[in-house]
Amino acid sequence: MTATRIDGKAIAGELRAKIAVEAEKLINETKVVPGLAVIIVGEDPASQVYVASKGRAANECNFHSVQHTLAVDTSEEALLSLVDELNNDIAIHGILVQLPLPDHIDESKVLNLIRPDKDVDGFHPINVGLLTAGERDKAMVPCTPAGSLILTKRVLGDLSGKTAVVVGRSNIVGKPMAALLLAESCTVTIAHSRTKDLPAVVRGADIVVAAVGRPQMVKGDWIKEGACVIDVGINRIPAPERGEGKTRLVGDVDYDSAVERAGFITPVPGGVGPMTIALLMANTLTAARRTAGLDDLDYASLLG
Ligand SMILES: Nc1nc(=O)c2c([nH]1)NC[C@@H]1CN(c3ccc(C(=O)N[C@@H](CCC(=O)O)C(=O)O)cc3)C=[N+]21
Repeated sequence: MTATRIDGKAIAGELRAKIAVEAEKLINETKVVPGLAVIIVGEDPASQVYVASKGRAANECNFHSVQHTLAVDTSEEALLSLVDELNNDIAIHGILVQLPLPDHIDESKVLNLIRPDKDVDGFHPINVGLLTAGERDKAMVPCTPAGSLILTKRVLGDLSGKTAVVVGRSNIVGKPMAALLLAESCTVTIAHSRTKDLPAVVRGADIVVAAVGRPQMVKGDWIKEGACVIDVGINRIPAPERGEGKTRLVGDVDYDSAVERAGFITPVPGGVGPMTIALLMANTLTAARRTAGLDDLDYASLLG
């Protein structure tokens, strides 16, 4: 079988267009303009690329968008005081502190200071708690898992009773992804570096989410015929075939072999990555709507 490719880039584009319309309506009806603040510490080129695309998406969605670029030697105290200022800024509904932070800054101290209702990454312990306690509707849900779930439901529909294996146990992807799949009534396994016979575990899955950060680690012969494969990995590897010193992006899944077994598969690039950015816009709109006392939108059904 050859898998159907899930076009995350196109679906993310549709979603941003719907969000732009909804933002316009919100602005006209309530005068609330969704505001997103992105903080980046240091000048890592890869981070700069992501932050720039977040800013572009925010503009396209009719949001108010600000970026704070701080020097790499910025003190923890200065970063905390900027977060505090943004917490109290009524024009800002969403705050994102780009990770990773430099070693001299305590990441959890910074993330825990962000007001939970402005925490569009969904990393604050209050939001983690709401999601795992089954109160997803009150939480801010992390963008990459939320985007991955939309892609999965779009191709499979109802997920109830399906077996899902999440490879990777990070706080930003693996754990919240597992919580979302559980809330959809999947039978969920979280696999990780100590899992015994990982290929056998993955072979049992109707849904495979690969989020380990190891290029092309999940092989085609691990995939059950017809499974839905969601590749969260973004790895830059050398590509000498493109010329001296060139690189290319690959996922955590060995696409060429997996595409021969899966029913559906996300490519890298053009799969989960663009959905992450679209869901950041969705979370910012949600945060703004909540301040106006409005109900949350269902972004999956907004896509139709
Ligand atoms: N607080 C925080 N929140 C984040 O959400 C966050 C973060 N820190 N730190 C860095 C990672 C990485 N990340 C990506 C988002 C989109 C693409 C994306 O759109 N990728 C394109 C390709 C981009 C390229 O060519 O490099 C794609 O997959 O098609 C990639 C990576 C968000 N992150």
